[in-house]
Amino acid sequence: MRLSARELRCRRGGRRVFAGLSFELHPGEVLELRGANGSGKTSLLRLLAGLAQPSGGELHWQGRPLLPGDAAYACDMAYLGHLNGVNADLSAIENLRFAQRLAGPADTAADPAAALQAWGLAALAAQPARRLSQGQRRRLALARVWMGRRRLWLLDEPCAALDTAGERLFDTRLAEHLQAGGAAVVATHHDLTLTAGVRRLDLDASAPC
Ligand SMILES: Nc1ncnc2c1ncn2[C@@H]1O[C@H](COP(=O)(O)OP(=O)(O)OP(=O)(O)O)[C@@H](O)[C@H]1O
Repeated sequence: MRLSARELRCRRGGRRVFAGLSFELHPGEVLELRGANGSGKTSLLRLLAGLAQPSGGELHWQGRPLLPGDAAYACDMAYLGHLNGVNADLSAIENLRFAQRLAGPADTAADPAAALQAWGLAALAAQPARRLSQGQRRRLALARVWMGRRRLWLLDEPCAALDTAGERLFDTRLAEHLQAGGAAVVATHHDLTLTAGVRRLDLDASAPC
């Protein structure tokens, strides 16, 4: 498994966000996206998730060009943006069961109870999501990603609203994902405490002058 970008360009609203952006990501590695507000971290993640198209350059997955609507890639990857995608009317565990059903056969082995446990939410399983705090909702969204066991995680500010214990939990779960041969691209202002497999990409360096 390998994700690579070569001379990637992005324009939004008629303005250049970044250009000449290249990287490679291998199993067991996380690409940590850094950069000021507006430098293009979310824009890059959206390109990688297939939610937008680059204005130039190439993206490859497993050595093949990444084309719009690539079904195999969609099954390999999980994207979490700024929004948690939590249904306020369902309980925490119902949210995960619903996500499991939506994912279909690929996620039949997923375990919602284990996912809540892994993210410190076991005691809140029956709690309607509307009664969860922002940090608890973020943990629930991360539990959904974790439960899907996709090989590539694309995460936009995953630690937003998390407390210090939540940040540590995130680092632990991410390290386990990498040790299991997964990979991740993570936009974050939180300093990851992982000791191995971290690559950094500074979007400020690719931004227009
Ligand atoms: N919907 C949009 N339409 C047009 N331009 C946009 C849109 N969203 C963002 N932009 C522009 O794209 C550029 C990059 O924004 P992006 O959200 O990717 O930055 P970011 O690094 O993720 O920022 P932050 O750290 O604030 O989340 C910004 O200059 C912004 O003005």
